[in-house]
Amino acid sequence: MAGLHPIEVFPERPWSPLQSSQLNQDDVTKIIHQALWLEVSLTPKPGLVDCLSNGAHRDMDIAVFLASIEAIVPWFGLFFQCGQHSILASNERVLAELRPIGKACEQAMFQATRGINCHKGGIFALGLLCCALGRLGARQIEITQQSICRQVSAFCHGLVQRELQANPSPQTVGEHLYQCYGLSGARGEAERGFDTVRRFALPVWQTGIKQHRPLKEVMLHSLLSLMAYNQDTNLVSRGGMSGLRFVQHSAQRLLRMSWTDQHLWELDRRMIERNLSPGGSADLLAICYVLSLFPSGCDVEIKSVD
Ligand SMILES: CC(C)(COP(=O)(O)OP(=O)(O)OC[C@H]1O[C@@H](n2cnc3c(N)ncnc32)[C@H](O[C@H]2O[C@H](COP(=O)(O)OP(=O)(O)OP(=O)(O)O)[C@@H](O)[C@H]2O)[C@@H]1O)[C@@H](O)C(=O)NCCC(=O)NCCS
Ligand SMILES: Nc1ncnc2[nH]cnc12
Repeated sequence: MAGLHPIEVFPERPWSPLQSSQLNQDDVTKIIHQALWLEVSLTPKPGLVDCLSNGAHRDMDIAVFLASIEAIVPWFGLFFQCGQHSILASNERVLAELRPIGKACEQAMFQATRGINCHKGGIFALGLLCCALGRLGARQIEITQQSICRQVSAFCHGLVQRELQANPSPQTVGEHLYQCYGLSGARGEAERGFDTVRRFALPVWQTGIKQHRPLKEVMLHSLLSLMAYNQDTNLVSRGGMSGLRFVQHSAQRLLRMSWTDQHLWELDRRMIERNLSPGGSADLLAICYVLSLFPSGCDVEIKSVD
């Protein structure tokens, strides 16, 4: 897209939403728009699409991603609304109601991108998160990182067993990779309440913000932390387990040093050579951004109506 340049100056302080009791549909779509826009604009991201590189992708660039973002963002208000109206429904019932909305959102993405998959995983993860925001607010439970993640985990309770372990005929990449390697991908991450984000990315993020580091640096460090430990099925589908290990070890090595953009460009080059793109970690970076806008909170027991 003409005139797009690396975002050198990110907002110094992330945009903070209203108090949870006032969070509305517009707030949610603004937050998701900002999360997706910051993620794709962050530059340089090894193997991924950004302002200056298409990463390991022949079929998409930042223009396609921005078209995808514009097409899918309105749907997150519907995910939020689904949560708001779910106050008496069981967690499993809520997931069943979310899926068709998610599939319709995927179709809106494919229509806007002429069939290119930019955000399938992001629609799933962020859709669950927005639904959790709606349900917690409607139930007047304080919205914190902990309560959001526990609610997402409650929505997805048993999902890996139902859709991966007990699946006699795998159809998708993720379903096949579970059969081959036991990797639960996006489903497992959601069922564990985004534990990779909570254990590896959020602590790094919060330390960086406390130290008043630039948001771009905070996001890149958090992305490296995700790449270092996330069991990203994109990497396995593109480069097998050796591809996943290459990226994890490379990111772990960078985390042990004072990395610079040059180190990231070099890793970008080596990942492109190997056709490796950590799309799952890119999605979790957007999740990390949204969670960072809320207080961490104590461990809140989600009272389910199940
Ligand atoms: C629940 C589904 C989304 C599961 O889909 P699937 O069965 O395919 O399972 P996964 O492989 O586990 O995940 C699909 C996408 O999720 C991202 N992902 C991968 N690993 C992880 C992880 N460990 N943690 C979190 N997220 C993960 C990843 O998505 C991103 O990468 C895609 C772009 O990369 P690319 O390599 O280009 O991908 P392709 O186009 O497929 O490859 P090429 O053809 O280019 O080579 C993009 O999707 C990013 O988002 C995985 O790809 C699904 O079954 C489902 O239910 N969908 C409906 C949505 C829904 O229900 N939403 C409502 C809320 S419930
Ligand atoms: N920036 C990005 N590049 C490639 N795949 C992605 N999936 C989510 N964000 C992505």
